[in-house]
Amino acid sequence: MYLRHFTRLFTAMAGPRPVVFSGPSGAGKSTLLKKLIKEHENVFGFSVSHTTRNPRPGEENGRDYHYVTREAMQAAINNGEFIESAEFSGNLYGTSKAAVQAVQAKNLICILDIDMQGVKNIKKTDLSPMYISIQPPSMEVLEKRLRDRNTESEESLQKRLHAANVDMELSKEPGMFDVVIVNDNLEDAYKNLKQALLEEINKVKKAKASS
Ligand SMILES: Nc1ncnc2c1ncn2[C@@H]1O[C@H](COP(=O)(O)OP(=O)(O)OP(=O)(O)O)[C@@H](O)[C@H]1O
Ligand SMILES: Nc1nc2c(ncn2[C@@H]2O[C@H](COP(=O)(O)O)[C@@H](O)[C@H]2O)c(=O)[nH]1
Repeated sequence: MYLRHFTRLFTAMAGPRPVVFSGPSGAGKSTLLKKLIKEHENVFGFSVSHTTRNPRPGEENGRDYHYVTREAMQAAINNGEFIESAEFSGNLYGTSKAAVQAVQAKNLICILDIDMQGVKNIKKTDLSPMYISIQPPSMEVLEKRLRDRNTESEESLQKRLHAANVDMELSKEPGMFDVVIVNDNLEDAYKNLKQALLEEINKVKKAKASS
């Protein structure tokens, strides 16, 4: 009886089911997520990851990422503060337990934007999110988007394109993702994304309306 009570309590505290977004760098994850969160700010909350990469112009510490040194991040990982972490394009990235808890404490759908290694590692945890893959229409379009974004050195760009090839192959594995969205036309991709999340969005709105 105590165990059942505890399980219910924990489930209630955990809030709505989180959503994991993954897909090649440059596919358009951040673009789609920012639109989604802006339109539904009382429904979704972003899990702010840690990274050892430098902030890009316009990015803000604590909003886009927690920008940390490799030493500090490795120490926190060793201390068990992270749900998952990965080396990507020469930098460390990771989701802290605190980042997810901060969103869940507000009863919002927690959004994680993570690479494929992160997806595999989250699958080993009890987070049980919905998994959405955002894919580019082609490698050529992906490369153009990354180049036009003007955020990467040639070395970083090549690493990201290499990771994208691996990512696009792994995404085809049956069962890896619940939903795959090809981001060709932005408005169409956004419409498909909202459709995929409609049930979860309505659940949260209903719960908030009755509380
Ligand atoms: N449908 C689209 N059509 C044209 N350009 C797009 C589209 N979606 C996104 N972009 C542009 O492509 C670039 C990459 O998008 P974005 O930064 O959102 O990708 P990302 O998947 O979040 O990348 P990363 O994983 O590196 O953070 C941006 O400059 C963005 O404005
Ligand atoms: N495994 C994780 N991957 C993460 C996390 N936060 C971001 N990412 C992924 O890193 C790449 C590159 O991001 P960028 O901002 O430098 O372009 C991208 O694919 C993200 O999805 C994380 O906490 N864990």
